[in-house]
Amino acid sequence: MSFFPSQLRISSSLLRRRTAPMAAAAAAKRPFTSCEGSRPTIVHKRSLDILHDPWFNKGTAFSMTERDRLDLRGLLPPNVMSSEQQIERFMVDLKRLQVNARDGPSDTHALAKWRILNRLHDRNETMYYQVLVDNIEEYAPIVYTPTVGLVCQNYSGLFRRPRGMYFSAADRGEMMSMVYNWPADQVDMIVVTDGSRILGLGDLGVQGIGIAIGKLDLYVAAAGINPQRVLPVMIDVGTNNEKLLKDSLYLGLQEHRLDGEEYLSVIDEFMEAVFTRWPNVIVQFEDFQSKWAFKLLQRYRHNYRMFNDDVQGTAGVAIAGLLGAVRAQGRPMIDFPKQKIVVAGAGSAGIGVLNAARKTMSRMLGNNEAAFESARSQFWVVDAMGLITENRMNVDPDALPFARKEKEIGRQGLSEGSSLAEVVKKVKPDVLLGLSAVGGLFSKEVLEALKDSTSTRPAIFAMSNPTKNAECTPEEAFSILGDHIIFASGSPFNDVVLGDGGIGHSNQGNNMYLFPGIGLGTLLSGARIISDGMLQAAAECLAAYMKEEEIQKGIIYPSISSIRDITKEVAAAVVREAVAEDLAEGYRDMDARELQRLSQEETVAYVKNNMWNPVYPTLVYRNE
Ligand SMILES: NC(=O)c1ccc[n+]([C@@H]2O[C@H](COP(=O)([O-])OP(=O)(O)OC[C@H]3O[C@@H](n4cnc5c(N)ncnc54)[C@H](O)[C@@H]3O)[C@@H](O)[C@H]2O)c1
Ligand SMILES: O=C(O)C[C@H](O)C(=O)O
Ligand SMILES: [Mg+2]
Repeated sequence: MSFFPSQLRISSSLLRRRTAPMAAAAAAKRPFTSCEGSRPTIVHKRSLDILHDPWFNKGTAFSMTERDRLDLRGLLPPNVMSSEQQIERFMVDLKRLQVNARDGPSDTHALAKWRILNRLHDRNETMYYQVLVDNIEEYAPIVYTPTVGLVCQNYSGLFRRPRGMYFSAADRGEMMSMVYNWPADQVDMIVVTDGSRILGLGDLGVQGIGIAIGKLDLYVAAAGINPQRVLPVMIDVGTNNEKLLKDSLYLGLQEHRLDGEEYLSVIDEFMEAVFTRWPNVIVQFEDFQSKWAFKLLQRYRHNYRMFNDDVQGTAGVAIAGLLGAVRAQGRPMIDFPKQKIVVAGAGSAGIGVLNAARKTMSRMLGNNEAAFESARSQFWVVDAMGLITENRMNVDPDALPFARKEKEIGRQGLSEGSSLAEVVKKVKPDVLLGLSAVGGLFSKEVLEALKDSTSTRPAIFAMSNPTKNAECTPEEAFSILGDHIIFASGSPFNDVVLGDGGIGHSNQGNNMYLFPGIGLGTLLSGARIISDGMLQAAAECLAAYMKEEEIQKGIIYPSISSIRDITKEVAAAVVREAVAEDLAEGYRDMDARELQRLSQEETVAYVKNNMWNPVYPTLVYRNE
């Protein structure tokens, strides 16, 4: 058996050439460096094949000329590192990981588990996704929220095999060509981030690619998107994270973030490049800071198949949970417009939820201007500067529709900038919902104030991620407010054992319940855009999924272990809405007319039959 496995066999002449510089360097007693000046090594690979070949891969040490010669542009973070810097970074991260690996928010071995799973992912994708699908409840918190946040913070020492593409400000004018460096001729799903607001961890720059990878893991595990047809993307337009700007080992552009038209021109070029190469791709925008999240959504959603998960996915999950909370009070969902809702956080997620909740109430009240106006008065919005009212100077235009009128709140003893605790005390809300990224915001004072809620079963949605950013824990909520509440959080918490031995259910109110089904349903319907109706259909499907006895126990979201089933149902609901709105153009051999003829059951079967499963295909070699 040759020392070189057959696919790696290096010809004897090539081997001589590869070792010649080493021999010469040894003779000259200087360290061997494979630099540009020495005789090149001829390789018969390029692009990902060479990155995934441990014999030839140099990772971030590939020079820009090599990256252009070997079709590597965009497959690596933009900074070129020397081999010495690579070793230094590895050792720094190795030491850091030995400390941080014990930093797991609720699992001290979280990072170690992530690394073992990541190695499997790099070695054998089918096995990796079989492990994920079979153990999704146990490992979603590792490959996704909350551990993926820790991964992004420790990114540079963790990812061994580059996964995804990097489009940076330095690539302007090149994107239309470099997009062909990605080896897949078909890409169904792209998750793209610019790293500007990763979970509640803020600006993590190029390290934010970890969130795109984690989201796509769920697209494969929950929605059955073929792993060979997903693409994580990082748009590196710099970072405002001063620590990263000063870190000599940082892999991204060490410049402050682009802004204004320059920033938009980079995103525009990226969108044009990917949709030119893959006209049927769906692009999910993830963890863009709020100042751009809404603008980019409005800029692209009418011309491209795209959506913003933080704005629209979260809104759908929150609506489903809010409707569940109404049912848990023993009331019909049609009572939703009577709920008094206090929201802490008016960013991309908070405003997304508010807009969706107001529209849902308005539809229930008659779906006219008067109904829409009436629904507005059910919300009180608190941000970092307190209660938002019409007296706020320079109010964020996206929050303006929810600015309370002075005369309305004067009677309640509230005013511009009133604190969250004051608002809760005076409003006595049915629902307290947090999307603030501020851990512990629902303090003892705030939760005590909620005891005077006029609801028979107040609901607390501590939706911020990761775990340490949750506005409160279920233990705090149940211990202060008693057993008869509804609790949901963005990251997973264990259920709480109550005083009487009963169980206080800790629901996970996370957009993971919807984004996989939204993507899958859009793909299988062939809809050219993702409409509000399709998103509403997804939310209503999730809300209807819960059985009455579960709701009365305080369970308002499905078990994560049934995520594949709920995704199938959500996708079918999205397909049927796309057909109803005449947006569906069909998928592969299922054309729009046939889609229209499918019954509800047949649509679910159609979706199920198009979900990829992690089973080994039979391989046949062809030398083409
Ligand atoms: N559960 C989910 O599925 C889900 C989905 C999306 C976002 N999130 C989480 O929501 C959080 C916010 O995301 P975003 O994109 O809206 O962030 P953002 O930074 O754009 O918005 C944060 C908002 O919270 C407000 N805020 C800050 N401090 C506050 C305080 N002390 N009191 C009240 N409000 C305060 C800010 O003024 C801002 O309006 C993050 O932690 C994110 O991980 C969760
Ligand atoms: O990533 C998540 O877990 C949910 C959401 O997209 C977030 O930004 O927090
Ligand atoms: Mg997000």
